[in-house]
Amino acid sequence: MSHYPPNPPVLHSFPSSDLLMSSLASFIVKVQKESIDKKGRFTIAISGGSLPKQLNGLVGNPAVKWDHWQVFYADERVVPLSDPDSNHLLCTNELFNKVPIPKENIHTIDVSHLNDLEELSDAYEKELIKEFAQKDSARFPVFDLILLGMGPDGHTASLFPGHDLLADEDRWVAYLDDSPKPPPKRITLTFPVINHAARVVFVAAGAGKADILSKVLDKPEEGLPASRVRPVHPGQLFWFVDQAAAAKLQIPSSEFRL
Ligand SMILES: O=C1O[C@H](COP(=O)(O)O)[C@@H](O)[C@H](O)[C@H]1O
Repeated sequence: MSHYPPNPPVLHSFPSSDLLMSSLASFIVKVQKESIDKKGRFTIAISGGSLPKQLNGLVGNPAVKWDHWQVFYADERVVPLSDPDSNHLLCTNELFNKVPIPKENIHTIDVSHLNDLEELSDAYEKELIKEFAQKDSARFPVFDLILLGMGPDGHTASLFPGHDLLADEDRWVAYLDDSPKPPPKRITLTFPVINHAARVVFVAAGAGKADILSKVLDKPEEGLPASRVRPVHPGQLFWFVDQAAAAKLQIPSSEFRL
């Protein structure tokens, strides 16, 4: 356990969602390069919802070394991978179908083999152990980067306000069958995993995120799930937001520069 307090979040606000998208792509490429130079691979967890669309700046980008990426999901809805609710399907349509990433580098949560929630989350934990435990021997996996979205209620991944899973301190992967946002059955990375990442990036765009963003950042004491993302030292939390989402914020922001 780290003895240092978490670093304060770094907020990057952009005048337009296009600038947000291109700066996010530059940031990801920079982190990818550092990770590959250091360890020969880049481990990333991606969310569903509005996030995959924001990754468009990676498409056709020659600096992205797709064969070095190991992609996991921050959360997944327990539906077939071909179901419109599947986060994997969304990421595939928005990104993976458009880039040369090897299929075996995308670690799906596939309900066609198992549909018992506990078995499914155990199987995903084993998939993470294969990638991380033998290589990094850490108590929790240390992702190079976790990309998160935030729902209008302040949930992130499939960690919802007031849910028992917010208190989970041991597991790497958890499941729920009572998600307030459909579909009800979901698998999610837990807070300890999210908070052990080297970097976590939240992306929030559009006026629809303005109220909840100001609650999450200006009133962290309310303990909304998105406010509980505070990577342990030396991990760093970043927010990439557009002006519309940032409209009601009190804390200062800076524009991202490489
Ligand atoms: O249900 C989910 O919602 C969150 C937030 O989605 P957004 O559309 O409001 O950005 C998403 O990050 C998560 O992966 C997804 O399963």
